[in-house]
Amino acid sequence: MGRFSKMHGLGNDFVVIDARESAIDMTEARARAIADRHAGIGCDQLILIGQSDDADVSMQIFNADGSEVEACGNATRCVPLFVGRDVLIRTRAGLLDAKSVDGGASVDMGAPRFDWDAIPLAYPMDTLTMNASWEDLPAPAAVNVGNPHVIFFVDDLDTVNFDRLGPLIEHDPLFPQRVNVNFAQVIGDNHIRLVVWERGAGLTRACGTGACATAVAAVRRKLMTGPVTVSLPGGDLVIAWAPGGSIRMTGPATHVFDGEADWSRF
Ligand SMILES: N[C@@H](CCC[C@H](N)C(=O)O)C(=O)O
Repeated sequence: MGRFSKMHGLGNDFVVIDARESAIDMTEARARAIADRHAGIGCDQLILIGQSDDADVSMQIFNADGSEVEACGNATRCVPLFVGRDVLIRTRAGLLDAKSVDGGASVDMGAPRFDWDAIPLAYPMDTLTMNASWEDLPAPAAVNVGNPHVIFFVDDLDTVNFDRLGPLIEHDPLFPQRVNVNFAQVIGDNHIRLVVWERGAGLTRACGTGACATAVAAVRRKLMTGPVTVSLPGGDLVIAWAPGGSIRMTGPATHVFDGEADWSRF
């Protein structure tokens, strides 16, 4: 039997497993089975906390479809709560410094990348105003914040068909590693409303890296200067970034319950 914690950041929910003492052999199929909301435990992402040579802990991230990915902003805020103290976390996207704040955490998410091959895109293109279009969406921006994001600034979010456009764009050959699809509307000074179709998970109530990428794109496009409040279906995040610097993300983290499961059944 193995123990796990159910946690979430703004309703983006996680099964978090402590693999520091006893390692668990996580495969794509096993991660997908655990994440299954009908036949498994259910989550948007499965998080494995392990030992690290150069940080307090390591964090591995698996999407609900079983794919292992580089970054997850909302899960990163849950790690200090899970471990019980401020932590330096080794991820595939680099070292992340996560500190507890009242009700959540504040994380240095590192510096964003904008080169076409760092997103990555399939061929060279300006990533601030991309030469690409899908139906009547405006030209998007692309930002890599450890994982790949494309951002559409639309006039009215309520007119967007997320369920149709999200998977269409996620799987477009322009994005060889697929992509997280962000639909954003500027609703005030330094204030954005955001809905994210996540790569490997679909529509979620919140995406921390999506909020980071969108705030960065808004500052790059000179739509605002920040700090930016990003209002997602699950609640608000505050993202601070200035050109040349790293991104600071601050927001809630919640522990829901602890459980036990027999991993050999998955
Ligand atoms: N929910 C996460 C992002 C999880 C990974 C993403 N779906 C990807 O495939 O890159 C967040 O809060 O950032």
